Amino acid sequence: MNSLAHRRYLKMNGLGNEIVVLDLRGTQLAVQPREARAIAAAARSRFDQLMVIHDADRPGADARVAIYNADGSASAACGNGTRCVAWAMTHDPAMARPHGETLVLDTDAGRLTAAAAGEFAFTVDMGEPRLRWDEIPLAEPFQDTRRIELQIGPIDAPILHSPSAVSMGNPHAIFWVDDPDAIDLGRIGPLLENHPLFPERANISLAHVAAPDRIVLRVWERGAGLTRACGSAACAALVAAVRLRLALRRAVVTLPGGDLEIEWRESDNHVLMTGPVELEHDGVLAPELFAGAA
Ligand SMILES: N[C@@H](CCC[C@H](N)C(=O)O)C(=O)O
Repeated sequence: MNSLAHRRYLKMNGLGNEIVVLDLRGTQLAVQPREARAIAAAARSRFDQLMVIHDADRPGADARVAIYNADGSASAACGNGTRCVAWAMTHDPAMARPHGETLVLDTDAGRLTAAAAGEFAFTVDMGEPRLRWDEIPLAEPFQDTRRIELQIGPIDAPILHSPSAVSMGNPHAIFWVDDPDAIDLGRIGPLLENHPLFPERANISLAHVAAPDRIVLRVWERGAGLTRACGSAACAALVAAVRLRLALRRAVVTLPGGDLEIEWRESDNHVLMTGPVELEHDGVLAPELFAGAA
C-alpha cells in the first residue's frame, strides 16, 4: 500500500486559491510528483498547491515546508498556502504544536515567518524579492528587469508586451494592462508560462494599477493554471509596480478571490503579505487514489 494512504489532510483555501495541507512531521516520508498529481486529481482533495509540513532540519525553524503544484512540479514559494500552513500549525487540533508568536518556516525560497493577523488571517514575511535576470531566472541577460522584451500578437499591435519580471523565490512575469478581464488568460497563459525566455517556466500575471494603493490582478499559475488568487504573484506585482513608480510601497492587491494587503518594507527590503484563510474540510487520503499513480 502507498505510504501516504490513510494520512489525514486539510482542504483549505487562501482567497479561493485551493490548498491541501499534509503533515508528515515525525516520518521520513516525502511526496513524489506522481503522488501529488494523484491527490490533485481527486475531486475531494483537489488543489492548486499541496503544502507538505516536514520536521525542521535547521536550528530555529518550526518546520520545513515542501510545495507542489497540481501538475506535480515543485515550487519554492506559495504565499496563500503558507498562510494555510500557519493556520494549520496553530489551530488544527492534530497539527498545532506549542511555539512562539511567530512561526518560522523553512522553504526552498528561504526562511519565512508567519504571524496571526486575526483568527482566520495571517501575515507572512515573504522575504526579499529577487530582481536580477539570473535569479528570476530569465534565459537572456536583461540588465533591467523592470520591463523585459517580450511580446505576443502582431508586431505592430501586440496583445501583451514588455512585462516586468520578479522572483519571490518563484518566477513571475507581470504584464501591465488596462483591463485584466479583457484578455483571454486561459488561452495565453500556457503559452507564456512555457515561453523559452523562462527556463523554469513562470507564473503569468495581468495587472492594472487602479490607484497608487490598489492593483487589480489575474494570474495564470505555473503548474496549476488559472487560479482565484496567488499570493506570491500579488507580492511580485506590488514590487514591480513600485519599481516602475506606479504604486506606493503598501497597497491592496485585488484578485478574483478577494484582497491581499502587500507591503514592500523599505527598512529591510522584505515583502509582507496579509490575507485570510478558510478551512473547507479534513479527510484521509484513500489508498485507491494511488492505484494508478504514474
Ligand atoms: N498559489 C501560490 C503560488 C504557487 C506556486 C506557483 N504556481 C509556482 O509554481 O511558482 C501563491 O499563493 O503564491
